[in-house]
Amino acid sequence: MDMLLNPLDRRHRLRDDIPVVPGAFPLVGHLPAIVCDLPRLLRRAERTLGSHFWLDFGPAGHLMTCVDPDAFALLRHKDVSSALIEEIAPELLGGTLVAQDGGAHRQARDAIKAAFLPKGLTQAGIGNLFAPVIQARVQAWRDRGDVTILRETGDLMLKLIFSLMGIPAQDLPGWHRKYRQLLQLIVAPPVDLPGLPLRRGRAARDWIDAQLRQFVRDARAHAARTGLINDMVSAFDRGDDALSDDVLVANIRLLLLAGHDTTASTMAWMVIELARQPGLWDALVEEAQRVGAVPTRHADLAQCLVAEALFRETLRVHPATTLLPRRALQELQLGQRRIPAGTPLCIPLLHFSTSALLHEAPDQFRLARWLQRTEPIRPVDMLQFGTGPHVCIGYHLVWLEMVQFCIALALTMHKAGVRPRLLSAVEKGRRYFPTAHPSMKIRIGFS
Ligand code: HEM
Repeated sequence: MDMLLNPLDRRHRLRDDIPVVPGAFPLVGHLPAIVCDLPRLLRRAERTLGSHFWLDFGPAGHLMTCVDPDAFALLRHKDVSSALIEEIAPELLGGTLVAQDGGAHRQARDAIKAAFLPKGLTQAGIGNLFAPVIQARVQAWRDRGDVTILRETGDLMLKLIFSLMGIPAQDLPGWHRKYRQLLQLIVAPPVDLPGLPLRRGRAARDWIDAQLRQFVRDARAHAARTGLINDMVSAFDRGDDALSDDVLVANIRLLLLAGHDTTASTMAWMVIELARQPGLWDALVEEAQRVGAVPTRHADLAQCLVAEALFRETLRVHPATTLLPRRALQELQLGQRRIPAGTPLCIPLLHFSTSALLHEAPDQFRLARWLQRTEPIRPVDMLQFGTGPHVCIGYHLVWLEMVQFCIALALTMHKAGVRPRLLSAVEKGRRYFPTAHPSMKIRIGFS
């Protein structure tokens, strides 16, 4: 099938001397191809136009996209701002730390980050909190015999992130639905009519915010309770410039969003890869049997090298965050070009994650590239989590929950004499933006 590009738009145009990718539709630009076929779109643009080109993100406007690996270093550049994220998705990410720079960003990040480091996670006993929830879920899959994998991992991840935050886990499918609608705000055409994504996305956000406001009120009323919301509320209230409840609610909404969709997608891809590559499953089962139980502390993760390699390679081949927007505040040198101050930029993590310049045989799923390495993990090896001041806060948490999940899955299924099997086609229905995920319809059997 050819890409979802507009055959009527064949003009060769330049902006700031940089080519615009042909094939944009009115209103939605290249979004249909970005959402459904991003890797091919980037490769085709690089082949035909070179390393720098403009993509049209519809309502979010044009972003100058650079596939030269130098673009990754922009994430650490002092003259590059994240405020464009708020311009693109004001209703979803406005007032959140991911869209802030400098002091405001540091203040909000400092209130949260310690809880997500290995020490904070261990002190809070997060591994012990998660292990039984994960085990119960994979046991239910074993009993059912087959599952729609992304729906299941989405549900499980919500449950985990809610328990981490100290939020009672009621109506998880309802929250899951609201979050999917909320994400649509990033790509929604600017038409506010009943039933359309913009109206649905706004309603979902208002619903979520009303619930979160109540949790914040509860946290203040019962200060002795545990959970990250309580820690955040006290950290925010303690700060020199107390931040408003709007900022607090927006950041909790960000954490729930960031900690749910990306991890659900990665976990679903892990199961899909285990189902379609029997050798991977055998290696994982061998490790799980040797380890004998689901690890609960960060220190135990060193015993689970196959599970860790599986997590890293799954994310490399299927990065959940594919593109990062930024704005150049000053004129910049990027690869062979000067980029004018003010240029909106798109940094294609997906392209670097699977680039032959950074990885040998990048299209092959190889655990060996992690198992046989002797040097420590560098920023470029975990580029799926970004780098610089905004590098993902959840990295250590994801590592813990992915390894716990792999070991629990292998122990449970192996004991029952079954293994994961793919029951659907994988290529159809996968999405790459706003976050990437496999098709919602993929089914996995355990037999
Ligand atoms: C596989 C899972 C995940 C992936 C691939 C991922 C990816 C990313 C990336 C690429 C960024 C950088 C954004 C930027 O520079 O603009 C980021 C930031 C962030 N992530 Fe994650 N993430 C994951 C899971 C999590 C989890 C579990 C949490 C927390 C519960 C989390 C919380 C955050 C937060 C709060 C930020 C913003 C940090 C800042 O702006 O300072 N993420 N993530």
